[in-house]
Amino acid sequence: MTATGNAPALTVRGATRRFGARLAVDGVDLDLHAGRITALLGPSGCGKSTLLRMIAGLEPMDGGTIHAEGRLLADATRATPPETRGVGLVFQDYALFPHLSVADNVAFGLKDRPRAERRRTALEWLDTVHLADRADAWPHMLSGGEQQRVALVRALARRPHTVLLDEPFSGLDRHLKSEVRQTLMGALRAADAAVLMVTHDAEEALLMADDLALMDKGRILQTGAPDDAYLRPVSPAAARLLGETELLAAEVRSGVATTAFGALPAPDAPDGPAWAMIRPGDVRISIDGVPARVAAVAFGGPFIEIKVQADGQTLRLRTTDPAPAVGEAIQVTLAADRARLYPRP
Ligand SMILES: Nc1ncnc2c1ncn2[C@@H]1O[C@H](COP(=O)(O)OP(=O)(O)OP(=O)(O)O)[C@@H](O)[C@H]1O
Repeated sequence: MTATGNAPALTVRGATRRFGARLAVDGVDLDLHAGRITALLGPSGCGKSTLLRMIAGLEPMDGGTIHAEGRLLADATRATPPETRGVGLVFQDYALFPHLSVADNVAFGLKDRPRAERRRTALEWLDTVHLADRADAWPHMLSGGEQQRVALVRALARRPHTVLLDEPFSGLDRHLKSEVRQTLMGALRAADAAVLMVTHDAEEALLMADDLALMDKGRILQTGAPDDAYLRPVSPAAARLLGETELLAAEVRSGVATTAFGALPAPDAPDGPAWAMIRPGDVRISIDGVPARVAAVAFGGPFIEIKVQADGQTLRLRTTDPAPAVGEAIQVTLAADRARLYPRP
């Protein structure tokens, strides 16, 4: 069962924040649910951190409201202090206290409990991220991935209803990322908190999120399940946030969109100009496709990227097949079920 039918743990409505003339966050609505990870994905400067800071209580609101568990946390005139919001924030740079041991870092937020219980609780939390044996180490003795795990359980130990993670894996190298990601997700699921994770990494967002929120220029473009957002983006801008895209000029007539690289079914599109969006991995080299000429070939590791031209237009495709030569005549087919059409003004 998913929690989507239940009341959200935290609700943001119309959140707005201005810096001078710049609208950094522009009327954002967002629901976070207990036990679910929401990824907030957007390019650098789109307002992700500002929104996170508003939810945490580190940034005032110029408009809108934030509610959690039935109480108002903030609006344009009132703001509950960060420490009484029940919201945990894990910073990009971990921000562990350097003069406290690992266990004391985790126990820091449990000041109201007896000393022995604080220690026991800290060890239990450290165990969930496989670090109980490092309890008495100093933060600087830990690797980046280990520090990140400590920072997470330090936040979770206070039992917040909502946990905010700001680019939690940005400081880690590639091979560590997937390992730390697995461990973090295990601990987050065990905590049953509502989680909002800020990232500009589409793959990370798709892999980790139960719910996805796509943000650009201070606004939420789309929310929903990761596969739905990937397969049915609401606009070319939303599509681009989730991976490489190609936009082809198309002409729609009687339910068929014609492009330089083939026709696509367009049962719901009005007649006239349109954009056809397709991802490079959804274009195939075929024997019965549209004739095209190879303009460039690049080695991309797991795939080869090929630029093809037809009718004066260029299209990138990605294949794992042997690469054709530059200048060669080939045929290509668009995966019609993966293409999307958008109005072209
Ligand atoms: N304290 C501030 N004063 C003035 N402008 C600010 C301030 N904080 C953020 N901004 C501006 O608001 C916009 C949104 O910034 P924000 O840090 O929220 O973006 P972001 O999506 O988190 O970016 P990144 O992924 O690079 O961290 C940016 O244009 C930024 O320059």
